[in-house]
Amino acid sequence: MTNKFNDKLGQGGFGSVYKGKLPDGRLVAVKSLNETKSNGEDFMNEVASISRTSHINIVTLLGFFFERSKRSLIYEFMPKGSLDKFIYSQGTDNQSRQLEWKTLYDISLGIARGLEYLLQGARGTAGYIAPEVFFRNLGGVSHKSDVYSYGMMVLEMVGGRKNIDVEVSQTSEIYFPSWIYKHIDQSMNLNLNEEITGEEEEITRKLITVSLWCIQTNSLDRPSMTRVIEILQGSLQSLELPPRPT
Ligand SMILES: Nc1ncnc2c1ncn2[C@@H]1O[C@H](COP(=O)(O)OP(=O)(O)OP(=O)(O)O)[C@@H](O)[C@H]1O
Repeated sequence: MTNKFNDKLGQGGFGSVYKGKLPDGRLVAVKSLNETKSNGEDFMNEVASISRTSHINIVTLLGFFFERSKRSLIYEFMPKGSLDKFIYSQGTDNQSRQLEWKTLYDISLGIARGLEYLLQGARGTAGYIAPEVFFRNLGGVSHKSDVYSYGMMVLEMVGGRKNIDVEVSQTSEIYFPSWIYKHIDQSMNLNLNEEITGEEEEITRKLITVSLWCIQTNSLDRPSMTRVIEILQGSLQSLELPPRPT
């Protein structure tokens, strides 16, 4: 099914991902998980909970494989691969962004919806999760840190560069949020060396505002994903630029 694991798509924190084909011809991504000593119970619980999710913005789990220490998750195949291929400008000679502002906005909104769905679902089944797991994963910690990660990702999409980018000339520009603050004016316009339309300007302002709120140091200042979606879809009037990160 995976062509003897010859077609590697990538490597994640939990294992390697290979391209495969189901007997009916459908392409899949098989995530072969690193071996662990844990019994299969955690794995099966994880599979059961992921398989209950169904959302347009979340990759669908099609199946799993489990035999002693060998565990794999089988997902629908995403032919375009992962987002990072598209949001970073490669090298110094290619500074133009690969995606239109409207596309970046649609992606940001889609990810926000998927994340909101996951966080709500997690809350909904909290009664079935052991308290220690619940508090470790959701009780303040992961929830608002997911919002933070989301904000960082959107900022990177806006700037077309990684937070820690060794190519930048000055070290003061290494912390990306500072870079953003340097490149926006009073009315939240992003001063990039590119011509943008009025509609695109509105999009950049929303993306910047949302992401800067999401990365507030105090997690209580960060919005919920539901609020993020409201801001992205709402009018600009109510937007307020958050305090500068320290
Ligand atoms: N469903 C998929 N379709 C196509 N390619 C995929 C799919 N899932 C993963 N990949 C590829 O495999 C790589 C690793 O994916 P994986 O989900 O393991 O890691 P990650 O999301 O980068 O990190 P983490 O381990 O923290 O989840 C991705 O960057 C992507 O290139």
